[in-house]
Amino acid sequence: MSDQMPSLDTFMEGLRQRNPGQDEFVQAVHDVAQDIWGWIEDKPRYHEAEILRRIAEPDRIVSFRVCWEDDDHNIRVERGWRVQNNNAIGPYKGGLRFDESVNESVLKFLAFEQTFKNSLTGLPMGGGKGGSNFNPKGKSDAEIMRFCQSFMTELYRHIGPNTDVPAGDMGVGSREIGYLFGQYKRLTGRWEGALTGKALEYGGSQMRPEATGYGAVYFLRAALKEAGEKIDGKTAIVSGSGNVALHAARKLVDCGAKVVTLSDSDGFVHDPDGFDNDKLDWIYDLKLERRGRISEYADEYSRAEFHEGKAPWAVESDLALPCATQNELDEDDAKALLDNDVLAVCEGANMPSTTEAADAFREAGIIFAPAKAANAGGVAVSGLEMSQNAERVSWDSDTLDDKLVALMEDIHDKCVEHAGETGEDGAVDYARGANIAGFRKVADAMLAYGVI
Ligand SMILES: NC(=O)C1=CN([C@@H]2O[C@H](COP(=O)(O)OP(=O)(O)OC[C@H]3O[C@@H](n4cnc5c(N)ncnc54)[C@H](O)[C@@H]3O)[C@@H](O)[C@H]2O)C=CC1
Ligand SMILES: O=C(O)CCC(=O)C(=O)O
Repeated sequence: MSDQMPSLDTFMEGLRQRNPGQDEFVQAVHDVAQDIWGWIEDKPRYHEAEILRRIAEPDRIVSFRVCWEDDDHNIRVERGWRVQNNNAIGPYKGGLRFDESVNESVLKFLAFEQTFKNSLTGLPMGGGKGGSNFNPKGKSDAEIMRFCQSFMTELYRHIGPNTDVPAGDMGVGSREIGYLFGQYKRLTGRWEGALTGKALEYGGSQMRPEATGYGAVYFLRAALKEAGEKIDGKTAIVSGSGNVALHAARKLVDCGAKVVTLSDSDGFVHDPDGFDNDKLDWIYDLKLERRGRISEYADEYSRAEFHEGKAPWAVESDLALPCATQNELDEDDAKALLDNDVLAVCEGANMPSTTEAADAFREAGIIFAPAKAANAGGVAVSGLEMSQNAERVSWDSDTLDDKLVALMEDIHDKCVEHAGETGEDGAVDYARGANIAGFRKVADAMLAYGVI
C-alpha cells in the first residue's frame, strides 16, 4: 500500500491514457479532481483507498446494437449504451439521451457527473446514464416508437426499480418514456417503477417536467440571497429551448426577471421586450408539440431578432443560464459575459461551460452555480417519483414544489458548507463546494464496503 499521493497531473495523465479520445469524460473528471485533490491530501483514508480513481472507472458499460425499420422500410442500425457508473449509495439513476452526438465519452462524462449530483440530493441514488446516437429530429411518431421498442428490448435486462432506473434527457421526453416503459412492461410482464419521467396517467410525478428548470432557478435564488441580491428586476439570457431551458425561463419570469434570449442548434432569438407567459406558451407549443425551430419566433414576434449560428452570450445581462448542451460556453463567451458585468451564471445543462470558462467565472468571483448542484432538481423529483411508485401514492403539485424548493435550498447550503473560505469579496466557490460535498457521501459509503 502506498501512502504517497500521486500529483494531480500524474493522476490525470493516467486517466487520459486509460481513456484515449474521451475528451468529455477526461474534462469532467478533471473538473472534479482539481477540487478533491487538495481536500483529500490530509485524509489518507480516501487516497489510500483510491476512491476517486474507482469512481472514475464505471462499474460497467453495456453496449448494444439497436436495429429498427424506418417508414420507407429501410433497416437502420444504431448503437445503444448504458453506463452504470457507481451504485454505492443507491440504484443507478440517470437519463437516456438520443442524439447523433452521443458516444461512449459523452455518456461516461454524464454518468460520472450524475454520481456526484445524485449524492448532493441526499436521496439514495447512484449514478448512471445511457442513450443512443439515434437522431430523433424529423422522425415520425411511428419511427420513434419502433426505435424505442427496439432499444428497450435490449436494455430491459439491465434495469429495474432496485437496479437501475433510467429517465429522460436530451431527445427523450414524455413521448419516448411512454414507448420505452410500455415495452419494458410488455417484456417483463410487470408494472414497476423501472423508469421515471412517466406521464401522470401511469405513475409519473407531478412537477417532474418542470423540476430541472425550476430547480435551477431555486438554486440561483438561494445563491443570490446569500450574496444579498434577488432575481426580481434582473435581465436574464437563457440558451436552449428544450425542457430545461423553457421551464427555467418560466420560473425566472415568475420571479420577476426579464428573459431576453432562447436558442437551439440553429442560433438564438433575442426579444428586447422579454418573453412574457403568453410568448412562452407559444414557444412551448412550437418546441415541445410542433417540434419547430426557434427562428420561427422572430417571424411571429416582429420586435425579436434571430441570430443564425450564434450563441447568446454577448447579449447584456445580469444572469446567464446555459441550458442547452455540454461545452456550449467557452472562454471567449465567459469573457464577453464578464465584460458585461454578469452577476451570476447558473448551469441548467450538464457541463455547459468549458474548463477555461468555468475557471474564468470562479477567478472573477461572480456567482457560478455548477450543473451538478444547480440542475439536480430533475433527478431529485425523479427520486420522489420512485418513492411515490414504491408507496403506491401520488402527491399533489404544491407538495412536490415545496419539496423541490427544500431540496434545492439544502443542496445550496451543502455547497456553502463545503466550499471552504469565501473570496475577499465574500464570494462562495459553489463548484468546489458541490464537488467536495458530492464526493464525501459516495466515498464514505465505498469505504464502508471495503475493496470491491
Ligand atoms: N431533462 C432533464 O430533466 C435534465 C436535463 N439536463 C441537461 O440539460 C440539457 C438540456 O436537456 P433537455 O432540456 O432535457 O433536452 P431537450 O432535448 O428538451 O432540449 C435540448 C435543447 O438544446 C438545444 N441544443 C442542442 N444542441 C445545441 C447546440 N449545440 N446549441 C444550441 N442549442 C442546442 C436543442 O435545440 C433543444 O432546444 C442537457 O445538457 C441535459 O443533459 C440536466 C438535468 C436534468
Ligand atoms: O431524472 C433522472 O433520472 C435523469 C436526470 C438526468 O439525466 C440528469 O440529471 O442529468
